[in-house]
Amino acid sequence: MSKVLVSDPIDQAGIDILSQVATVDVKTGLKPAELKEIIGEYDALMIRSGTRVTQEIIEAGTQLKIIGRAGVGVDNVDVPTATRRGIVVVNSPEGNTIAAAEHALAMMLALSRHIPDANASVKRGAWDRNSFIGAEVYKKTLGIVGLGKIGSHVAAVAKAMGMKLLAYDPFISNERAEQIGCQLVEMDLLFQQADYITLHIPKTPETTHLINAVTLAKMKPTARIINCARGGIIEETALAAAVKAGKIAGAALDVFESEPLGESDLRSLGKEIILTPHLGASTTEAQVNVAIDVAEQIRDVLLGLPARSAVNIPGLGPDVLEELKPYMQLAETLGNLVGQLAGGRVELLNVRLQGELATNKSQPLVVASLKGLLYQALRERVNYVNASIEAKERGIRVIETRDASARDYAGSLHLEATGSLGTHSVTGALLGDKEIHLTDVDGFPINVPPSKYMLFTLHRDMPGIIGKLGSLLGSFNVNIASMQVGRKIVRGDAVMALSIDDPLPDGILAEITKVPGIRDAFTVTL
Ligand SMILES: NC(=O)c1ccc[n+]([C@@H]2O[C@H](COP(=O)([O-])OP(=O)(O)OC[C@H]3O[C@@H](n4cnc5c(N)ncnc54)[C@H](O)[C@@H]3O)[C@@H](O)[C@H]2O)c1
Ligand SMILES: O=C(O)CC[C@@H](O)C(=O)O
Repeated sequence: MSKVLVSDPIDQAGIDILSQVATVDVKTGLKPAELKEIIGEYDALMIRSGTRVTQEIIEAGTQLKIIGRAGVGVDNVDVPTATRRGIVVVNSPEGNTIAAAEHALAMMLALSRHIPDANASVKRGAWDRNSFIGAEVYKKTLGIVGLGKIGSHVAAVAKAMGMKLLAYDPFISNERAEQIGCQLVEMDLLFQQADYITLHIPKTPETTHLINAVTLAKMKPTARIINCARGGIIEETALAAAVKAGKIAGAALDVFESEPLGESDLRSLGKEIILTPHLGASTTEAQVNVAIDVAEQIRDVLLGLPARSAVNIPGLGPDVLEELKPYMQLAETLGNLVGQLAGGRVELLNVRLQGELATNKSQPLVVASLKGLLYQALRERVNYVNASIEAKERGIRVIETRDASARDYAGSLHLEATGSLGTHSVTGALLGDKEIHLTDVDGFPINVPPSKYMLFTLHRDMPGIIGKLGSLLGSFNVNIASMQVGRKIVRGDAVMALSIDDPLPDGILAEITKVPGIRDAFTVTL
């Protein structure tokens, strides 16, 4: 019989499901060394946010087939290592949505009415009504950063409370926002106008320290911030300083840069700050939902069936997967690239499978293209299983065409993304030893392997332009690894693709577009 280790507190409903197919050991509060010592005996590991499943733990788990995260965020699991070792990682993307949304709303009201401090004062024996004059949320403006599952539910409830709703989410269409009753605005405007700001975004390199001294300075002195998303989106020392100096009115935090929260300036502040110990998902209902959702998936995988919310392994047979693997990588890379060129809110993705890719077996390449397209929005939470659903929920239409007549390459993939900022296209193929090459950008033929950091320009093909761009990049200490120009006619329009060694420092794109002849410039990270 299989063996499952449950290393965080999980609802009994989940344990009952696991017990149908496995021997279940519940051992919570293990130290990393203790977990490492015993993990080798187990076929499955079920966790919440309390267990860190590091590379060391995964490598010691020589029998592991699946890691189940009873919750949404898999940031406490080393997913790439698990994937490399063929271990399925599953989560419960929706089981605690309502719980987290209600916690954010509860925090907003508690902050407005000073409930925690008023409660503590009465319990101390006081009857002080003057110190706890609150503010109403009715007719106030709520700025929602991240209009996904949790943000949308917060919006629905806040609307019913009579709040005006602004939202910032570069990956959601205006139509979707309107359906939810929100006005999509740029982030700065949201910061300037909101009375309450609530964060419902993943922690990514773009969102880390999104709330910092600079963004805090844009807010009203009466603004209050709620973070029930992820620690680290707010720079805590800057927040504590802003609240202390009266630059904003307060904040309610459920998540922290380091958990459990250690020494922190936040602890010394008064009723303007409310702190809870990562309780967003801690309702009986959510814990039953996530425990059942994840336990069922562990049971299925141990029985040899596919998992419905795998974050790393698509539900395809291993032989098909092996054959398609390099093309899936091509599709993901192109999807990620065209998404960044299109600049956020994509409404239509045209996928053209050409040459030997124009077969029915290639359907997963469309999914892989969407996974790449949504990567900037969802990071590791978009996977082969949920990419199509996530795209549909964001109002992205997909048109798929197959063209068996081989063009310049035996098989190539062409993606064209249309969004609020215009249309961009990329084509790619596998060359030589199945190496990915970009063969076309915006209709201009090129032939370059993609690199981690790239810069593309749309410019007029004229003497001196390459030199000017090279000098400009040099003056910002940007090292060019390779460069290629694609043009259709001499001295007409052209595209330049540059691989650079490091990310482009802030502010350079604007300088690049000032170079005479350069019409547009885009930087991407792949
Ligand atoms: N406190 C808790 O216990 C708890 C419980 C559940 C979820 N969470 C966290 O809440 C957050 C939201 O979860 P969800 O289920 O709603 O996720 P979701 O994927 O449904 O929504 C996230 C939204 O953020 C948007 N987004 C991505 N990058 C952005 C950016 N740079 N700027 C603005 N928007 C951006 C995406 O387009 C998406 O619409 C996650 O961080 C999740 O881990 C916390
Ligand atoms: O397990 C928890 O309680 C936290 C869950 C939450 O942060 C999540 O990402 O689902």
